[in-house]
Amino acid sequence: MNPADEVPRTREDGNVGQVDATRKPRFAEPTTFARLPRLDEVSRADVTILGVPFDSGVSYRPGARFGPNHIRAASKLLRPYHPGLDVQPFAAQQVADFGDIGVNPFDISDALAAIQSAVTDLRRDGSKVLTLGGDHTIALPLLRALHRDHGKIAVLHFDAHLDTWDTYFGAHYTHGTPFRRASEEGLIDMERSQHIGIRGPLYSKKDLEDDDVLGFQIVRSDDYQTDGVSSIIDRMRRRLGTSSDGPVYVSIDIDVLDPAYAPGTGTPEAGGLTSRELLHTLRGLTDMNIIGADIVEVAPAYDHAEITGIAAAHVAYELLSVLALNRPR
Ligand SMILES: N=C(N)NCCCC(=O)O
Ligand SMILES: [Zn+2]
Ligand SMILES: [Zn+2]
Repeated sequence: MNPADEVPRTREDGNVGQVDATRKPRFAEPTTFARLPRLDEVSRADVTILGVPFDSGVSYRPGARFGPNHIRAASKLLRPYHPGLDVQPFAAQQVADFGDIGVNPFDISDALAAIQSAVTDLRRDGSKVLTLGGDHTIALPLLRALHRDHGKIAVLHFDAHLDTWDTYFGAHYTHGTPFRRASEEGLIDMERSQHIGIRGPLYSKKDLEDDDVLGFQIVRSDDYQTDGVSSIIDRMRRRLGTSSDGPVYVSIDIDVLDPAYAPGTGTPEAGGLTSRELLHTLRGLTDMNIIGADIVEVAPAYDHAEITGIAAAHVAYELLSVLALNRPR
């Protein structure tokens, strides 16, 4: 018997959903994101969850290589219906978990090439990919893969950090540099890209000048305090436009959240967003052509009570919900 047939799953509109938590307890294995099927248990997927356990690009605390499984473990309580957006993200589309790709922890260029090729393969049948990192270095090969099919991409980047720095110890590929490389390589739409949640000390004022030249607009974490969430959603939507304006990639560094809401990360900065602010902002992404997304920098060794893992799992749920709503009807 196929092991997939032994578990009670919800099935709606031809899509295989979660293991039914009212018939098999949540704490029973196996662990996939939100107890969804593995990719090899379904014939195709509209959205594939991909784990990238890579953290060889970090500048401070290591450990984001353990992020994917931590997020999966913290995602077991997600339920099928999103009342805020009135959508069932796992019924409206087939979501499946590929598991993790194994990438070289000792050779960053080799790892980046492997990530790009894995994502290219997974997208071949038209599936979108939601990547669980891993450190922020991985955004570069993900954007390289998407640019081949879509051309220039608006990057919506949630982070405490700009990640448009140039080099560390002479290294070009690190978690502080992916968006400078992406801009230099012509991957991003410089009129429609934006950082949200920026805060904390920089190396110099020039970091901001460079960032502007590289094509990013900045929404600061402080703006949540002074302007409020709705005004930030307005700014975000004005910058990104709607689906006819072009593709959008969403990259979410969990350290955009305040360390109170995401202690389990490698380069924490005080004064960040609440998880409520982040989840609410993501609900503003309806009517956009989101071609892919990542959630990075979850480092479980510094987490407590799954705080960071739960936040990341809910961030993924919001993204899957807006992807479901944005499907052509
Ligand atoms: N992408 C993340 N999380 N952090 C970048 C920090 C780079 C630095 O150490 O200055
Ligand atoms: Zn960051
Ligand atoms: Zn980052």
